Amino acid sequence: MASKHGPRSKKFGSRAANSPASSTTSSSKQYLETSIEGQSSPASSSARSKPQYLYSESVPQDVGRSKENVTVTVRFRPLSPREIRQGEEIAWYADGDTIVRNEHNPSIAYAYDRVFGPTTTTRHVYDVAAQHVISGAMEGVNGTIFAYGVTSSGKTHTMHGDQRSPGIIPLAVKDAFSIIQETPNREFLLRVSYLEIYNEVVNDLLNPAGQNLRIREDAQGTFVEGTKEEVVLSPAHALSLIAAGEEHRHVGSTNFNLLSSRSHTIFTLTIESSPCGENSEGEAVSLSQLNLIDLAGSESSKAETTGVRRKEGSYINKSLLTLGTVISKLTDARATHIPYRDSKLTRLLQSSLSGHGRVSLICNVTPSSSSSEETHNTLKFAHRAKHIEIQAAQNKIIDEKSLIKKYQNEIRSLKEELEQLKRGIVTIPQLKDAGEDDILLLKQKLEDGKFKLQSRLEQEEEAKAALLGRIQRLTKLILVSTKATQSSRFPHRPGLRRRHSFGEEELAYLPYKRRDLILDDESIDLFVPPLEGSTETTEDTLKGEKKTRKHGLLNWLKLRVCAIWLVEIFRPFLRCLDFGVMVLYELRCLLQWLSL
Ligand SMILES: Nc1ncnc2c1ncn2[C@@H]1O[C@H](COP(=O)(O)OP(=O)(O)OP(=O)(O)O)[C@@H](O)[C@H]1O
Repeated sequence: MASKHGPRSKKFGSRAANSPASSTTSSSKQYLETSIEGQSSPASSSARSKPQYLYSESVPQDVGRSKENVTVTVRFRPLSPREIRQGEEIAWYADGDTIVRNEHNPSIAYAYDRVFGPTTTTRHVYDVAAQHVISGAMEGVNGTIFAYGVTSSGKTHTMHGDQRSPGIIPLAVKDAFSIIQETPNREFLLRVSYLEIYNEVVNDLLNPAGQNLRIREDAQGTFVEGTKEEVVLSPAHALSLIAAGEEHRHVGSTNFNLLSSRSHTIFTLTIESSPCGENSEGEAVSLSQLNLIDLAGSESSKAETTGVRRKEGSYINKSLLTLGTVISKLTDARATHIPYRDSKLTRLLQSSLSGHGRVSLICNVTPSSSSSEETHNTLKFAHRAKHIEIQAAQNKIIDEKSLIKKYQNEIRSLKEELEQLKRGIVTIPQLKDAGEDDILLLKQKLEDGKFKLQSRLEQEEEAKAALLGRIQRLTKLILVSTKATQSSRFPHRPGLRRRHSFGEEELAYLPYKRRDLILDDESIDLFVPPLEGSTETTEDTLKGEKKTRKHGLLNWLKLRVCAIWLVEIFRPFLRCLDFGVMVLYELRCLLQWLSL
């Protein structure tokens, strides 16, 4: 529990904004890094040394073009039981809502769009760092969210989460369906795919046969050939596919994480939408892709891995290094070549990073002193990423890539063909100035033609019935709101919270408690924030958890054993008691007899 952490616990939450730098959150302020020992404030450090500007909150914007920067946030996880047991100190902490500061050298500070302290819930992270990307994707703007950080820093906790704290992926899926429900004037078609990049090989997590897939390129960008895509009908349906895909993901035990992700995963939600109603024919269809990426964690030399783990680690580090290089080059105006092709990861992220769509980078860090250097590297990476400029534009497509359009076109062309057939059968040409033989010949030809057309019509009718059956089945895949049509196209949607509430069926597809740090000890309590979305306190939650544990068979057996031990211990006393009662009874009988 938090109180167990003693004096350290005050640093677990975001610090109150009372330090010199924290009061300088105006948009024109710049933060700087100096590593001079003994300096107490950025102001003094800048006076004595040449400042190296790290991040300006007022990055000059190109006013004419609607350029947005990548949203960069930093999320701290709490110290793990192992870190607490080893007596590790806090090396980095959240100073207010936007600054990360070094405990030992307060002049080292970085500013981001938002910094989340260790007690921040994933739902809050979602609302700040992800919701705008999901709502953009539902309106036709491509979106990419990725969790970056060293091994065991909390990436999978952030992206996938568990039943206690659903991650960004389940929250996004849930939100997408809620947005459909709240947009009655459009119809949607959602498809999902789930890929992993393991040792520089792309595998399909929704199709175990889809191994070592090729990355191809077309006018729209890079894509993976032969990926299985599933049309999804509900949040539970999508979550069940993710859960099935997770079964195939490469995970393994490392020194730092019992269940460490050994691959990068890319969950893609493809969203098509078109206006509903009679006048919608010919209207453009919006097509967008939402990529939710859980990166494998980089490993330091401290990892001491061998064999398979070392090989995996070197692939992971190499691809993350390439990602870092690509990001550096993207932010360097002089760079002429961006090495996207140096890794599968950067190749797949090429269109997201090169300026199309919204991007949110969530950098996960641990506050612990033993990972101080790795955390610093993550912070520098995050800082560089902030300078990438992107241009988020709505995608209007492109018939052949749209399933909705394909179905609509199929119906239209079928109807036209049928009309033509009908006209061919009933129309008899007017013959003027023709001889009797000619008329007989033409009549014969017409009869033949009519017969042929008749049989063709029958075939067409059969084909049409089959096609209509297919269209009816496909129509069911098109998602529409059950609400009455609203006037505005994408109205403001109140009640954000409501979207996050998960039903029993949906929760069943999330892991109960995803993973535990290696060597976690039950006797040492990790600070656990209360169940997200509930009003319970931590103590209530822990009590509830203890109560749940009591229901286990093991606990029942333990109770039985205790009861038996107690009976055995007290048996001699019970015998004495029994003897005493007997003596008393005999005495009472004797007294009664004497009184008679
Ligand atoms: N914000 C948090 N609050 C509470 N516990 C957390 C938080 N973030 C991470 N953890 C816990 O820390 C451990 C490691 O987290 P996680 O597995 O998500 O790390 P990771 O970065 O995905 O690691 P890897 O790269 O090795 O897969 C888990 O036990 C997880 O439950």
